[in-house]
Amino acid sequence: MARRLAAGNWKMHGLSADLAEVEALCAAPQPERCEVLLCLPATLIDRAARLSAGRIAIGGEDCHANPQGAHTGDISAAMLKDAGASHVILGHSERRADHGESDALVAAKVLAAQAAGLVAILCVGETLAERDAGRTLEVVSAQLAGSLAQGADPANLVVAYEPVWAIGTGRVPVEGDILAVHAALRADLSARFGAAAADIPLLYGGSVKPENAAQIFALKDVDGALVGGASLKAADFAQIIAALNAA
Ligand SMILES: O=C[C@H](O)COP(=O)(O)O
Repeated sequence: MARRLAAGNWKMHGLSADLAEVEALCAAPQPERCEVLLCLPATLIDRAARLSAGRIAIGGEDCHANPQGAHTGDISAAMLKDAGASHVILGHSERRADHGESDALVAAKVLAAQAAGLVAILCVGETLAERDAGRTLEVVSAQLAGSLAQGADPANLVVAYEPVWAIGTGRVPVEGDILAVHAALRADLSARFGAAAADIPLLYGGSVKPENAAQIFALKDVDGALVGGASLKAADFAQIIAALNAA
């Protein structure tokens, strides 16, 4: 069975003062049945990792596909690792949309992250138009296949299903839709990785809040969440962590 993971994604939020939220989360009693991760802007990773001292995991939000080089403004997986990150989000729909990231680029980033010793959190998810056209499973399966190159390591992989239309909108798919997508992802991963697929955590992301977390975590093949807005405040995120721990 896959380990459970409550992952926060601060996106482009967070100044030094907001490290107080990391501190608060670290000071709270840690859950026994799930792992806690905060993926933060690169500027906060080193300080957050020192503050955490291993009580929670700290991650990055993206990395370059190359190990180093002339890529002004980019950050490598090794740099994230060096700063104290253990995970990195890759292929988030906001990266795919804002920066035109293709599946092939995301696949290269997954390999780069894993080569540097990071766990890659690979995001997939359909747009509203794709959903309305009944193409959700086709789109998500194609993204997954295209974003995993030969050599991708299932032991250092997390997959997050994030319907684009549910991100930051307060809209959440009905339970049957989440179940269907997670079952399809698990089947695709099994076809690719065999028995090792059972241990790959499958996260749901998109408007997860303290109010709906328990309902989502009760679903089969939902091993946790990738949480945006509700991870910014320790008090909110702690409620989501508690719901996962109790699921
Ligand atoms: O990575 C997190 C997702 O984009 C979800 O964001 P949200 O919880 O603010 O909807």
